[in-house]
Order: sequence, then structure tokens, then C-alpha cells
Amino acid sequence: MLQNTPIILASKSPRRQELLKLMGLNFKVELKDVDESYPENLSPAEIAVYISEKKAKAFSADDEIIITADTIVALNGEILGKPNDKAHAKEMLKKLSGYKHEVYTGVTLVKGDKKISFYDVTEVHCKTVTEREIDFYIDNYQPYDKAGSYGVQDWWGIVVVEKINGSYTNVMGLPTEKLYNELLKFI
Ligand SMILES: Cc1cn([C@H]2C[C@H](O)[C@@H](COP(=O)(O)OP(=O)(O)OP(=O)(O)O)O2)c(=O)[nH]c1=O
Repeated sequence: MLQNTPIILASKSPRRQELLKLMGLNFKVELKDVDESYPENLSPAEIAVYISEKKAKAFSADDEIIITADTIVALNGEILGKPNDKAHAKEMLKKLSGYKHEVYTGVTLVKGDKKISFYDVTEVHCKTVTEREIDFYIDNYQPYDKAGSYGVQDWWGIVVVEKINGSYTNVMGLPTEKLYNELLKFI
């Protein structure tokens, strides 16, 4: 069973750690700084997978399965990563207000010389919000560590997201449904 399989989660994301715990998996966290630049000509799905593979290359292990991931927000082809500051977060959230966008999470699994990469995409519809509501959100929820400057798991998801089409956990940072199926290929 997966629960006895040793796993390294190579991610500082508290959401990813929370989701693996909810999956009942036995894992430890290892961190390394990785340059997250990518070639300009890639699609959003390819970018998410490319960066997750880049993160995986920084690690090696024979007995454990290494899990890396990268989540990006795409709005009409524009990539929204993590904001640099409040003004940048505000700019992103104003763009997301009233429109639908996609969230892509790329995942790479490595054990010894076996590697599997995949991604999932979720469509997220946001209601229109005012500048005051955006200021309130940023000041109270500090979404500086989140792609697209929002967390579907916090106020923005509870109040602003009207509907999603696809995996909720994928938006949070790990498509757990697909991840479970892919992990089974290693045992
Ligand atoms: C869209 C969205 C993103 N996020 C988070 C998930 C990720 O932590 C972050 C995207 O940045 P990532 O670069 O994917 O991950 P990270 O920098 O947090 O951690 P690491 O690179 O070490 O794996 O945005 C949410 O928590 N909720 C959301 O709704």
C-alpha cells in the first residue's frame, strides 16, 4: 500500500504538505532552491511540468519517491506567478476579477531511474470584486506565496470564486486525485 511507501516532498508549500497528510502518506520534506525560469515558447501546461521537472533534477534518492510540483495561473494566455509586492498582487487580482482563468499544476515523481511527469488543469470563475475588497483581501490574507496572488482555500475561494471546473486540490497546489493514481505505478 502507498501508506508504507517512503516519500520525499521537495516543496516548501504548506498546502502541498497538508494535502499529502490528508492523503495519509508517509513523507518527509526536503528543500533546495531551484531557478524557476523557463523557455518563453512553452504552453502553460508545459511550463508547469517543465518547472516541476527542473525542481526534481535537484534531488536524488534510491529508496524514496521524490515529489515536486509547480502551480501557475493562466489568464487568456498570460502567466500569473507569485506576486512581487502588494501593487503586483493588486494588479493580478484586478485582472482575475469577473473573469475565468485556468490553474495548472505540473507534478514530477522520481524513484531511482523511473520518472513520471503529468499535469492537471482547473478552470476557475471569479465574481467581480471592488478595489476595496481586493485591498482587504491582500492586507488580511497576505497572498504573497501563492500563484495568481490568491488562495482558493481562503477568503478568495470562499467569497470570490463562483465555480470551478476540475480538481479543487489542483488549484491549491497538488492534483491529489491524479497524484494517487500515478504513485500506484511505483509500488
Ligand atoms: C492558485 C493557488 C496557488 N496556491 C499556492 C500553491 C503553491 O504553494 C504556490 C505556487 O508556487 P509554486 O512555485 O508552485 O510552489 P511554492 O513556491 O509554494 O513551493 P515549492 O516551489 O517549494 O514547491 O501557490 C495556493 O495555495 N492556492 C491557490 O489557490
